[in-house]
Amino acid sequence: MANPCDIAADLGKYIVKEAPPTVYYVPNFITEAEEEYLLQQVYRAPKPKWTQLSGRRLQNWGGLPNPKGMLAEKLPDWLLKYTEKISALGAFAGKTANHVLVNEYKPGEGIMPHEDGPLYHPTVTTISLGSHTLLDFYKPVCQTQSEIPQTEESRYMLSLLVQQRSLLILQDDMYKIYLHGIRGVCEDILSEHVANLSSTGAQVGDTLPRSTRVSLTIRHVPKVIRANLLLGKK
Ligand SMILES: O=C(O)CCC(=O)C(=O)O
Ligand SMILES: [Fe+2]
Repeated sequence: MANPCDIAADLGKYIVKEAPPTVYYVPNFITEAEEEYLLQQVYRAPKPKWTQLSGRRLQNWGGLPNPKGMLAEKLPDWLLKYTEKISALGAFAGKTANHVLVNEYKPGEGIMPHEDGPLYHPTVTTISLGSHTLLDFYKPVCQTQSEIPQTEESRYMLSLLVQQRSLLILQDDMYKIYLHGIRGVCEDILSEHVANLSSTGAQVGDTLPRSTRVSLTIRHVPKVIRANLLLGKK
């Protein structure tokens, strides 16, 4: 089993110091050939595997997480290679990722600010394919006596530029406290609030047009039900 301290040893140089704990950003985590292969596998899935939501569509692999426990399904080999590689870095404190969400965003699409919640081990790892995006982080709504309503704008904290082929790992406060979302825009204009800018090669003021982005959101669901338990077998 991987030592939980391994993550520091393996990933320490990728930590984003400009953000609250903890963000690791690894540019070019996969090659162009691997990116091409993963996109091919995603688009090879049968049509019913896709769920259309407002502003994006998704594929769920590994089972449906729920409070009673996920009825775990084996991940396909093309995903296992990457879930195992990321788990070996120590991202899940010695556990192995068992769940992958594939999200597809066309230019102009995004995802509302949200928390990933308690069904997952509090680490989310994301491989991006096909396009960059800008992931925005927000402070939670706080209960104050103040009459002033808190807007999305006033709660905005920082952004991360997530380039194609990169690996992003969020843990600790960046998982548990802050919300994340993606604005539904067709291009991103980089501001001084992009916390990982120095590891991207991009600069403040750059305008980056979006193309279709496919993200692999790789997590560990601790509470699983084995199928043979359901059948009453040992
Ligand atoms: O596409 C992404 O990078 C974010 C996806 C996300 O936040 C989620 O699936 O919970
Ligand atoms: Fe999320």
